Order: sequence, then structure tokens, then C-alpha cells
Amino acid sequence: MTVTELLLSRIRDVPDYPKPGVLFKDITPLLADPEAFTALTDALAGLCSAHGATKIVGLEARGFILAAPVAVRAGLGFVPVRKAGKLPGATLSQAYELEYGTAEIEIHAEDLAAGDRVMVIDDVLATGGTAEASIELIRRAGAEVAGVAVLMELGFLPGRARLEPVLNGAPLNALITV
Ligand SMILES: O=P(O)(O)OC[C@H]1O[C@H](OP(=O)(O)OP(=O)(O)O)[C@H](O)[C@@H]1O
Ligand SMILES: Nc1ncnc2[nH]cnc12
Repeated sequence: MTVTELLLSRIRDVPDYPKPGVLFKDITPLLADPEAFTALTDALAGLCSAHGATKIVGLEARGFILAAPVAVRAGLGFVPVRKAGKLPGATLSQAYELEYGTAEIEIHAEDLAAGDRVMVIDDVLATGGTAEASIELIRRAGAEVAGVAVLMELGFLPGRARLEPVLNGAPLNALITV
């Protein structure tokens, strides 16, 4: 079995969650399988190294689960992007829309600096709203986006088309496209 096949085999489809019409991609079976979780961590850490990242940004909440071990594996610092109101220090905020609602995310402004090359790690790229808002935050904090890497791209939604114009040539990597 290839790594792609292993990862794909551990993702569960949940129809009509959290709203009717949404096909939810549940990664909890993958997280519960140490072989698959390790393969995922190694693949994402390899992309961070290949793209010359100096910091890893993980997106609350599922992005944290993936990005933290990736940061340790790649030997890089981890910077959380959290839902609004959760970070205690001085923050930058960005509102955005996602497949099933709207939200606002924040970053500690002091966690990134000019010269940082930041890799954004998340589980799913759907409409691209979350990733686009993260890119905005990283740039507003004065850092550069090294790339966006996700476990899974939902190819039936226009996330890639939305992100490509704002990536300015930085790579968007998805280990799986469904
Ligand atoms: O491309 P988009 O349309 O922005 O959707 C992708 C985002 O949606 C999910 O997060 P969600 O906000 O549901 O939060 P969670 O990680 O806390 O479950 C997922 O983990 C991504 O971060
Ligand atoms: N369909 C979906 N499955 C899992 N996570 C998501 N985030 C946004 N859309 C999603």
C-alpha cells in the first residue's frame, strides 16, 4: 500500500455533517492509527524542509493536531492561529468564511517576524477561506509564506483557485485530492 492509499483508507466520509449537503471528511481514524499518523507527519515535515520553512503555523483546531508533530519532526517552531478571543497577547485578527459558516482567526503578532518563512499546515482545504485568512495574518505580521500544505484537498470546491492568486507563487501541496 502506498502512503497515499494508507492515508486515504483512514479518512471517513460523514454525509450531512455538520449541515445537510456537506460531506464531512473525518480524520480521527487516521489519527488513531500510529502508522498512518507517522506517515502523514513525515510527509508534511518533508514538504516544510523542501520549501525552506523557518516556522510552522497550525490552524485551530484540527490543524494543531497535525502541525505540532510536524514542527517537532522538522525541527521548527510552532505558531498557533486560533479562533478569536483565545490568545492572551497582542493579536492580529482576520475574519473569513468557510464551507459551513463564518469565523475569525487570530495570531500573536510577536510570534512572527520579517525574515520568517512560514509553512501553513492544515487537515482540509475546502473553500480556502481559512488558509487565505492565515496567509493574510502571516503577511500582516511581517513574515513570508513559504507554502501551504494540507492532508486533503476537496477538489469539488474552489479552494485552490481561490488561493493561487494570493500565494504569489508559493506552493500549495495536498497529499490527497478527493
Ligand atoms: O477551506 P475552508 O473552507 O476554510 O475549510 C477548511 C477548514 O475547515 C476546517 O476547520 P473548522 O473551522 O471546521 O474548525 P476545526 O478545525 O475546529 O474543526 C478545517 O480544519 C480547515 O481549517
Ligand atoms: N467537508 C469538510 N470535511 C472536513 N473538514 C472540512 N472543513 C471544511 N469543509 C470540510
